[in-house]
Amino acid sequence: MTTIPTPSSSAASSSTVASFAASEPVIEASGVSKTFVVRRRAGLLRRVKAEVRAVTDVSFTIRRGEMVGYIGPNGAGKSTTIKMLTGILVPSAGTLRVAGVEPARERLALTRRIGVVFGQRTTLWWDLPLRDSFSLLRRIYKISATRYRENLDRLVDALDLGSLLDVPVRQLSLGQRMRGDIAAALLHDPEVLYLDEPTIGLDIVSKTKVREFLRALNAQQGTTVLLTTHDLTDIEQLCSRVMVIDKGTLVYDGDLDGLREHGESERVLVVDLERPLPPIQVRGARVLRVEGPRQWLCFPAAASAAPLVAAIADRYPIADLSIQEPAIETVIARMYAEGRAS
Ligand SMILES: Nc1ncnc2c1ncn2[C@@H]1O[C@H](COP(=O)(O)OP(=O)(O)OP(=O)(O)O)[C@@H](O)[C@H]1O
Repeated sequence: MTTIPTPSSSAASSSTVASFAASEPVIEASGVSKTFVVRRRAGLLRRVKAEVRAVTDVSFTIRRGEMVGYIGPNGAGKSTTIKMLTGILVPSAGTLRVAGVEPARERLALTRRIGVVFGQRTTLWWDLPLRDSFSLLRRIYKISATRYRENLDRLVDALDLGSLLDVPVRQLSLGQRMRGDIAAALLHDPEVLYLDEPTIGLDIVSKTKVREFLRALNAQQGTTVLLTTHDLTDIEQLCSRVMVIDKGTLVYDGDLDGLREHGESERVLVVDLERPLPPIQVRGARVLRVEGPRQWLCFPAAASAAPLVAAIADRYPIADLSIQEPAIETVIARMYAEGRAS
């Protein structure tokens, strides 16, 4: 597996988060595996036992205040990992610690320290107004009256829920329900927030609101966030660190720039010449397109642009230059397609 900058140094690229990121590990996974035993049909009546290795030997450390994206193709093992981190599933091998406790063993103690949001289903009571769902959660989590009032006011304000508090959950739109679910997960001030596809199905305005809220939560409260998503804009806008899991194995852990290099993608150098000229010929790059005096050259993402620019400037009359980074979607799609492991 690639180990690019340490988690805390990558998180430090966001200045607000940096003050929290220097602190202690809050999620620790060491050699964690999960194998499911399933019964498969073998002929008309016969069923045989088979093993599904959902997660294999996964290790990582997440420090307090980090916001980490956990991505991978369908069936890669993301939900299984999150379920082990919440204590719903017991690992087949390895050890896990979250906020100082072992999730599967001390599930109740852990519940008070973590918040969980599943984009695909609500944890709210379908027939109750939001206000009543929140108040039930207050009793479940034994939140003191003062703390509850403070947190509710803050969350209602930040998530724009004021006009929705008396609406039954079943009448809320997907975006409104998601904001309600996020508030519900945070009423008890959890140290760690797991978000499983928090922006799935939301329109662009709702996605933006959710992302802005999460960014502020992480920066102001120092809440540690682990986020799984198929929407890479979530990752680009929120996470300074990304972990990629494929076929149950962690194949990358580092920052987004490193991921681009790991994906061996290419960057594009856009050169504006002083006048139209034949395609530029230079070592380490090839011309993709020529349009009047503008030429597009691609070169490996991992390579430095400086020698390339110097070589071109030496032989061609340059008016302007810019570099286009590869779209992260392209990099990830390539990694998934190639099953690129360490
Ligand atoms: N309870 C279960 N019993 C048997 N196999 C399971 C069970 N839960 C998950 N799996 C299998 O484990 C593997 C990992 O599944 P998991 O749900 O963790 O993937 P995922 O990365 O969350 O996928 P998605 O992006 O589609 O949600 C898959 O092959 C899945 O079929």
